[in-house]
Amino acid sequence: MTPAVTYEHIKTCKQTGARLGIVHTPHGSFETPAFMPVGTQATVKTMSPEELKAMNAGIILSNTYHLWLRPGNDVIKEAGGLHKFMNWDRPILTDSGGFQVFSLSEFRNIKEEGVHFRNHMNGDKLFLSPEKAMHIQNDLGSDIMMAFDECPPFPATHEYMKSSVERTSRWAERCLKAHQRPQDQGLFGIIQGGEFEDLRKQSAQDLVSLDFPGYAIGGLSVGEPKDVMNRALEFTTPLMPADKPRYLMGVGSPDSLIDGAIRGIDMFDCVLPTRIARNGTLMTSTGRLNIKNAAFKRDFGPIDDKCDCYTCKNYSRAYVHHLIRADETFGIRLTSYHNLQFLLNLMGQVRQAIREDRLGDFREEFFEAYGFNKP
Ligand SMILES: CNc1nc2cc3c(=O)[nH]c(N)nc3c(CC[C@H]3O[C@@H](OC)[C@H](OC)[C@@H]3OC)c2[nH]1
Ligand SMILES: [Zn+2]
Repeated sequence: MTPAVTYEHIKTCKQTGARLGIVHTPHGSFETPAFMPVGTQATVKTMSPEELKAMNAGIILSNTYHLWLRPGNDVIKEAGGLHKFMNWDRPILTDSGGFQVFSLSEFRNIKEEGVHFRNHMNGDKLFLSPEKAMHIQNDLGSDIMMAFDECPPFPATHEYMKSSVERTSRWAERCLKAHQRPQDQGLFGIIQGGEFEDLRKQSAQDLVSLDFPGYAIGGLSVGEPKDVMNRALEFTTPLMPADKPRYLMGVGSPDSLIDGAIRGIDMFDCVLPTRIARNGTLMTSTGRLNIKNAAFKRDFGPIDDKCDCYTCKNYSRAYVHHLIRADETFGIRLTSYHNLQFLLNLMGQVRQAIREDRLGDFREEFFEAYGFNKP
């Protein structure tokens, strides 16, 4: 039986380890390397599905933990699933909720059967397990589901990380057993192990032997230095099957996207673009700027003269400056639109650089212009 989610390798960049590919899912295909906008509560904040399509978003994310608590996976199932509920007919990936349990809630207690914790909104006692996380994602009907895992904090001792990796591998097997609809929904295993090469290897071997249709690298972008992340990628991606998608969870700054692609990553997600947009911080081809800055009060040029997005084509820095200062909702729509388009455009440039076998050169040009090379 053909798995619900498959990877088509197009080519590998001759100058770096980056690869160009296509991920095929029941709701369509998307090119990789891909940035995936995050829509935690069944919406990419302030953006409509039509606007997301206009900016060429191939796939979006939503979150098991949040949708389980509100409005409830039963409500979304009754609505006909998440695609119908949020009027998005392209691919959707849902996280398993493992991360949110560890990052959002107090009083969590990790046991073999699952995690006991409190609802971060009202303090109610809750329990999430591999079986429960699979049941919720089956109700949501996402095209790509994530296994229920523990994302340990950084730093963690080797001893703690080893026991966590072994439990996450046992949980991964339970997720596979609990999967109701493998022909309709792909399930990705999440490789853990932190900064420890031996544990990353153990986690990868455990999960690859379970033959998931795709794999994520978890446990990163949790406060570790960039060089720790890059080193972990260098010894983890070679352990992952070349014929399946590789997803680096929670990574989205422009430099990390480029450096992750160079190390063989195909899929990225991050709340950064919409989160920083809400306080007026914008990513541009010459680095970040905060539009609230007084310098922009009378600046009637576009946010970024190299950007072709709706915001840059129709509005000035002065206008967006005014809206954000006046706390006008349209202002964060314009800043969110631009930041999402910026990262989606960046991944388009990365894919083109791979086609031309020059992603290393592109990295230098982008880093120089954006100011990443500044000491
Ligand atoms: C920011 N750094 C970061 N490192 C992460 C590591 C892990 C991990 O090891 N395991 C799991 N299961 N999830 C992780 C996640 C959460 C991503 C989700 O969290 C939500 O964004 C915050 C979003 O939900 C729509 C996204 O969906 C995939 C991470 N995020
Ligand atoms: Zn723009």
